[in-house]
Amino acid sequence: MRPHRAAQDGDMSDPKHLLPDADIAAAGLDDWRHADGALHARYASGDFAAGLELVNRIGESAEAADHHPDITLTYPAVEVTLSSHDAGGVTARDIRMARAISEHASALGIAAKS
Ligand SMILES: C[C@H](O)[C@H](O)[C@H]1CNC2=NC(N)=NC(=O)C2=N1
Repeated sequence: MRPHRAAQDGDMSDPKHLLPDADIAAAGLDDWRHADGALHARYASGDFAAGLELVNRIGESAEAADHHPDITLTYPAVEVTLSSHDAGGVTARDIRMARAISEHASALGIAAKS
């Protein structure tokens, strides 16, 4: 019989485990909102070149993690959506990638807008 904690830890670290809403809310992802089984953020990059730089940095992290967001790049903004396609919702992989994306935006001085 596995101790409860190990089982719980196993679930929390399982990359395919769908996270309950409460865990997503508790992750402290200030730039992001949880809706329709995914995480969403909109970054006000201000112009296309700045947005492209953010997209390039996101791309590097996504390739390194083999976990890829959906990205819309426009002149004023970058919109990002994260979900784990193989699990059909939000997992720990999405939380980790959201944090990495927020760090890239912060490093570039790009604020999130609702
Ligand atoms: C074969 C490749 O490892 C898988 O398709 C990866 C690629 N990137 C991915 N990205 C996301 N968001 N979800 C996935 O399930 C996923 N799977």
